[in-house]
Amino acid sequence: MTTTDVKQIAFRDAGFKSSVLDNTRHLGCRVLHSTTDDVRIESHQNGLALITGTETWQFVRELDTANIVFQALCQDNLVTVQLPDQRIAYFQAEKLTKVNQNDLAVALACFIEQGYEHLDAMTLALAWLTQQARAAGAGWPEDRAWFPRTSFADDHVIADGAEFSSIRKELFTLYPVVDTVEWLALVLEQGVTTTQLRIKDPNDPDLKQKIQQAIALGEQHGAQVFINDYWQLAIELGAYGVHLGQEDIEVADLSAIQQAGLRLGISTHGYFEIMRAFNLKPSYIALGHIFPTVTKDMPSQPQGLTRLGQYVELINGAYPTVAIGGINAERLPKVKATGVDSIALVTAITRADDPKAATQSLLNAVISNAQGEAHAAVCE
Ligand SMILES: Cc1ncc(COP(=O)(O)OP(=O)(O)O)c(N)n1
Ligand SMILES: Cc1ncsc1CCOP(=O)(O)O
Ligand SMILES: [Mg+2]
Repeated sequence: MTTTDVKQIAFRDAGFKSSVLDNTRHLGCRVLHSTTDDVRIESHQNGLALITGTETWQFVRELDTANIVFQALCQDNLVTVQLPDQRIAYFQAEKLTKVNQNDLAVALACFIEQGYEHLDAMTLALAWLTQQARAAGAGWPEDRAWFPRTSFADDHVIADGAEFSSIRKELFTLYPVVDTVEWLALVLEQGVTTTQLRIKDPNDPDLKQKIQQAIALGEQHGAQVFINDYWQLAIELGAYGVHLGQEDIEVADLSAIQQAGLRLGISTHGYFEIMRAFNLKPSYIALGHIFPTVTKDMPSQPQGLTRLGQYVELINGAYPTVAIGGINAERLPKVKATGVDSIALVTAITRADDPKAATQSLLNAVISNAQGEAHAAVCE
């Protein structure tokens, strides 16, 4: 890291104390007393405030529903965050007895300065503080043991001890996501063992019939066919599994999906959502979008390979993982090298000059890569 990479954060209050100030260098940040920097921590009427380039965070004693900045309320080891859109997020730092507000403001500032989205920065900040409190160093937090449990208020809770049925990991290699039964048949005929039917028009008059055909094709080929979004039809028609995104899990009856024995894959886009997905004990976790994609409008930024590697490390085999977004033949080896289990893609197949040949070659690349890794591990 060169000195120009080091981010500077100021605290305005000369009496400000935090036990982690010396350790922020491990995060590429300097937090020091200054009155000039744009990104700063300052004492506020109601407590501390963190002013970043774009947002203000207030560390409050009571949440104010009329306030539209980020608010954080620390109570023992629970941090409750009220977002500008009034949603409430919880962060339970189970391995801390008490969250120190000043330390949290410093850590949060550092992770925001490193470009993390606010809820991800809060998740990382608490992991970093917990790691230090447990004398496990001040480096980048990687071990899930130090991470907080995260959730939104009103999140669906599945019954104690319940979990979603598992998938066959050896079949979770290349994961084409397609929007017609014809495409589904094509990829299955090329030997694909996990795939998804993703029809985005809920008013498609043949929706039910198409889902039924997709399920039947999956059974014929002994493949794991996931149905995107339409969880009621998937239950009714006995699908192998369902794929749901972050907004979908807020409205779906997850207990009904779990009790019907369907597998559940969940989309995630960062640390907060990954830890949130753990609450549901899903069948796999999707990580995206890795590169820019033309297939779907994404509200978040592409995650890139470094973050993908960090997420795979965090999940550490607890659930199968799949990377999605902008992956093609050229990028595939680097994506696989992060240790992610499966590669999901759309246009690398559906916009290929020869989709059958493209599927074959992507399958070979994923499988030979997996064998290469196994070989490397044996030879070490
Ligand atoms: C494997 C896989 N990963 C992510 C998605 C995206 O799901 P979601 O966020 O719900 O968006 P839509 O696909 O419903 O537009 C996916 N379908 N599959
Ligand atoms: C459905 C979805 N979810 C996140 S990225 C994406 C689309 C991926 O398509 P492509 O492989 O063409 O980038
Ligand atoms: Mg969806």
